[in-house]
Amino acid sequence: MMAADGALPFSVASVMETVLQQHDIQPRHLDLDSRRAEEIATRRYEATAWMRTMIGVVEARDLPAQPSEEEFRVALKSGLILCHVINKVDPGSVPKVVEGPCDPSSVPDGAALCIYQCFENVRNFLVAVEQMGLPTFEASDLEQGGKSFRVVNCILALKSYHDWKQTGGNGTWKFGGNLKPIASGKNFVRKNSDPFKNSLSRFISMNEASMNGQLLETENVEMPDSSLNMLLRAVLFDKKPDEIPMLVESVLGKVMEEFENRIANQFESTKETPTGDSTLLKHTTDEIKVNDKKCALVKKDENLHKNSISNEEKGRKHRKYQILLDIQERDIKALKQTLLTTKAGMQFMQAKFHEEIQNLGLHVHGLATAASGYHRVLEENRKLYNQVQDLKGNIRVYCRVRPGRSDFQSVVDNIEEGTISINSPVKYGKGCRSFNFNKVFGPSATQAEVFADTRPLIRSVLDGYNVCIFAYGQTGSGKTHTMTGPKDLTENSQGVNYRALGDLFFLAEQRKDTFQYVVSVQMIEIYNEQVRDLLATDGLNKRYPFLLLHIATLTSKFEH
Ligand SMILES: Nc1ncnc2c1ncn2[C@@H]1O[C@H](COP(=O)(O)OP(=O)(O)OP(=O)(O)O)[C@@H](O)[C@H]1O
Repeated sequence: MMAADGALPFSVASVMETVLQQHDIQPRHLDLDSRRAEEIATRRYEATAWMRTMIGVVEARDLPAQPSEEEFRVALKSGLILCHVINKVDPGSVPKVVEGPCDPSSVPDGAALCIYQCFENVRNFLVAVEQMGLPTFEASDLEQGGKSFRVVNCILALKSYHDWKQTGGNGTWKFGGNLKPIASGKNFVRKNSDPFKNSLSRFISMNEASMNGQLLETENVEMPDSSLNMLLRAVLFDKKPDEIPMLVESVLGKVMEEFENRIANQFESTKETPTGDSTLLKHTTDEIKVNDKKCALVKKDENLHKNSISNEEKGRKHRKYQILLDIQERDIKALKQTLLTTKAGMQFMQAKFHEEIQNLGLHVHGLATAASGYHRVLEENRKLYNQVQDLKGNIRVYCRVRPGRSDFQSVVDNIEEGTISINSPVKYGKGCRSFNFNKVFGPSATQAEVFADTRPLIRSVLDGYNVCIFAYGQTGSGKTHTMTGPKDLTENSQGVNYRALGDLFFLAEQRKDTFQYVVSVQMIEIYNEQVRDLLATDGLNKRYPFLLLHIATLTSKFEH
């Protein structure tokens, strides 16, 4: 049968028992509970015997040859026996065994045991066991109510390891490699079990020599193969000889069917693994767990390494950001200080500017007042000036006597301020006649003296008055000489026209900030009742009417 090869995680007996239960075939005269207890005790005695052999009865004095479960637990609770045993199997596995003064046998329930001793020794033992790849147990399993069968399993696994070493230790010893794991079928699922940790004990079985069976659970004990004969005998005990063949055939058929179901379930549960072939069934869950733990430790180390690198990186970034933050805070403080200084400066400048604006306003107001006064005075002056000109007469007539020729006798008898006396020729009756003018200039009068009485009228032109100055006299009397000057013109010989225009532009320049004048000049000649433009360069425009008229706001006409 397949179960016989030991590679399956369940035994023939367990299948048998399941079939009997399902079909309500109860073996008679068989006390399963007592049988199970007997099996547990047998295994405990086996583990105890082996430990006593390993360390000697003296050192194992606290451990009776056939201890009860309680005696077994109390004897091992200090961890001393366990540590000594494992050091015998593999010297140095527990480098330091805490030898306590406590005597567990003298203290009920081990209450007086040194907690430190218990903790250290048991922990060190479990670490060493785990490193060997053996099934472990919980420290609490050594407490009252703990699962001591797991302790037994662990010790028997250690015994198996020791036996393997004793036989030469060929190859690599793997826990479970020569064991029969327990099926994970319905009957073996532990209530409230830890799917990872407790699965160790679920699949643990003892070596073939010591156990020839499977792990015993307190809640659901699997039948060992050694009990198969007992089971069959119990079933067939009260059967008649002619019933036995049919019953055996029926039971075997059911067993085969159950067997196939369990194999199918097992295959289903393992085929999800990458190498889900039948060879995987030979690996125990303990092995997988150890590997998983190692992988977990490696990953943990990698994560720790990554975390440490990440923390260093974070630290560097944090310091960098802190430095930048400090710099920015300093800059912000400096900017705030600058802002305050600038603000204060701006306020000072604003106050100063406001003050200066006020002063300037006062000055402007003063200037405006002064200008207003100046203009009022100027206007008054202008009015008074022109009133004087009016009082002098709107029409003024001056007389100028040309120097006489040496070959002619002058008719001028006498010249006074405004009167000239002329000797009348004989043909008009001898006598002397006087003529009155605004002023009479004698033959020695200069051009400047003649212009002096005319100059005030030039200013009146710029004040808006119309002024006309013209010369009248017979041919050769000196009109051109008086108005323009001689042919060889000098500054002193300039006549009224030049001097009047000179004064006109001089006064306009003086008043340019106040007034803007536009000056145009037109010079015409009226001769033999013909009007001619003397400034025209084109002969066609010389005669009146002119094609081009010059418009002037202020006009001064000079004619002779
Ligand atoms: N006051 C003066 N002093 C010296 N020379 C003068 C004076 N007045 C006139 N003359 C001279 O007398 C001459 C005639 O004068 P002018 O040409 O000015 O007269 P006129 O009145 O303009 O003559 P016409 O009407 O023919 O043009 C000129 O040679 C001029 O230089």
